[in-house]
Amino acid sequence: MTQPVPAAQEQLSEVQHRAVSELLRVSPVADDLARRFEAAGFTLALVGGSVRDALLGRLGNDLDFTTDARPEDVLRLVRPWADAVWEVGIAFGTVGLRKDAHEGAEGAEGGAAQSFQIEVTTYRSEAYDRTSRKPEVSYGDSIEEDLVRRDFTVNAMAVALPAKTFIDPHGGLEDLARRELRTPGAPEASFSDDPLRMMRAARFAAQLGFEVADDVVAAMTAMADRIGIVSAERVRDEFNKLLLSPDPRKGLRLLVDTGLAERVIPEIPALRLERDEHHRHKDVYEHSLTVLEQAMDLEEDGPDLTLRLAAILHDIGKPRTRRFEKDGRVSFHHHEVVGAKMTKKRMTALKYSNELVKDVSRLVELHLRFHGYGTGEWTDSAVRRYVRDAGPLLSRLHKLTRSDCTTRNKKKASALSRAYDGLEERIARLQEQEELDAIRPDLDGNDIMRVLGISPGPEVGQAYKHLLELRLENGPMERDEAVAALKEWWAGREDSF
Ligand SMILES: Nc1ncnc2c1ncn2[C@@H]1O[C@H](COP(=O)(O)OP(=O)(O)OP(=O)(O)O)[C@@H](O)[C@H]1O
Repeated sequence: MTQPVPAAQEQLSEVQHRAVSELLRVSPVADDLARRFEAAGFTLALVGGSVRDALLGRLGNDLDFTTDARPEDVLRLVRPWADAVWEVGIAFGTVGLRKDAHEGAEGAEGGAAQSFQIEVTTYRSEAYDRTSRKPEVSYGDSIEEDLVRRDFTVNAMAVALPAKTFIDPHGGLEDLARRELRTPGAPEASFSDDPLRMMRAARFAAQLGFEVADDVVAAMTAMADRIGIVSAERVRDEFNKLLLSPDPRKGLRLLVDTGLAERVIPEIPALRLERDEHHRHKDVYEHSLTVLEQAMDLEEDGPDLTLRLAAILHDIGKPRTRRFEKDGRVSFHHHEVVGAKMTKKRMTALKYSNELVKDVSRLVELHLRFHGYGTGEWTDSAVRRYVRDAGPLLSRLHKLTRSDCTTRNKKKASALSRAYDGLEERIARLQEQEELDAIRPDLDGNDIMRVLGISPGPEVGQAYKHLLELRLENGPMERDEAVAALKEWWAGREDSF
C-alpha cells in the first residue's frame, strides 16, 4: 500500500483518535461479549457500519458483529447474557439482541443505564444481502471472505475483539479519510451480485456526505437497468434513508444523473422540463429540490418522511399538465390533482403503507389551495374547510406551502410569507373561537332541575349561565364540585331575596 501523504496522515490520526474513544465507550459491553465467544473457541469482530461510524465519531448504540460461530452457537452463547434475543433473521445468519448496561463507577454519568441493540451475523461466503430473503445462505470460515462481499470499502472494515485488531483488507480507512465510496472489488461485479448497492451508493453519499468514486458512478450508469430485479421494498427502504439523510439533494442528483431514478421513481427526472426560450417558468426539478431543503429547515422533531416525500413530489403533475397558452403564458392547470394521483400510483408501486400514501398524496393535492388565499380574502368557511381538509396534516401543510416559495424576488417572497402568517393567525383565532363555543358547563339543564328540585323556568337559564361562567373561569370541575357550586349559588340567590 502507498504511504499516505502528510495531509492524509493528519486526517488519519484524527480518525484514529475518534475511533479509539468510540471503541472505549462501547468496550465494556463489546469486550464482555467477545470474551464469551473466545472462551467457546470462536472469534467476534465489530464490523461494517459500526466500524465506519466509530471512525466517523458517530457510533450510536447499534452494534454489528460478525463471527465464525454458526447461528445456533451464537444463540447458545448470547441467551444467558442478553436482556432480549430475536431470532427473526436466524435463517440468514443473524441473531439480534438487546443488552442493557450500566456505566461503571468511573463513568461520567455515574451508573446511567444504556441499552445496546446488537446484531451478530455469521461470516458469509456469498453475496451479502441480508434483506433479499433468499431461502439458503452459505456461511464462510474467514473474516476476509466476509468483508470482500460487503458493499463499500468503508463498510468492509472490522475490529477483532477483545484484542482490538483492526482488519482493513480493502483500504477502507484511507477511503474514509478521503470521504470516498469505492467497492472492494470491481463495481460491476459487486452490482451484479446485488444491484441494490447502486441505490446504497447514493444513500451513503447523502447520509455521509461522501463522494462516489468515478468508476462506481460509471458502473451505476451502465447498470442502472439492473435495479429492476430488486424488490420494491428494498428499493423503498434505501430511498427513504436517502430522503431522510442530511443531504438528500446530493443522493437524488446521483439517482437522476445515473439513470437509476428513471427506473425507480421516473416522476422525479421528468421534472427536468425543457424550458422554452422565454424562460416562462422556473426549472421544476431544481425548484423541487429547493422546496425539499426549505421544508427540512422547518422540521421541528427530526426528519419527517411524510413532509419530505410531499416536498419532492408536490409538482410531479406539472410535466403532464403544461400548456402554452395563446397569451404567451404557461399554465399547469390541475397539476395538484394530477400530481396527487401520480403520487398515489408511484408510492403504491413502491409498497409504501396505505396510511403514508394517503397522507403524502393529500398534501400534494392541497399544496396549491393557499394560493387562492393570496388573491382575496377567504371567508371563515373557506378557512374552516382548509383546516378540516388538512386534518392532522395541517402543520405539515403549513410547512409545505411555506417552502413552496422559491422566488428570488424578495418582495414577492415576503408578501407571500406575510399572507401565510395572516392565514395561520386566522386559523388560530377561529380554532380558539370554536373551542370556546364548544365549552359547556359541567351540568346540563336537566341536572340543574334535578339538583335544585325546580321545574323549567328562567332560574334554570340563570343557573346554567352561572355554571358556564365558572367553567370558563376555572376549567372543568368534578361532578360533586359542580353540584356543590350550584347549591351554593342557589342558596346565595335565595339569601339575597
Ligand atoms: N446489500 C448489501 N451488500 C453488501 N453489503 C451489505 C449490504 N447490506 C448491508 N451490507 C453490509 O452490512 C452492514 C450493515 O448494513 P446496514 O444496511 O445496516 O447499513 P449500515 O452501514 O449499518 O448503515 P445504517 O445503519 O445507517 O443503515 C453494512 O455496513 C455493510 O457492510
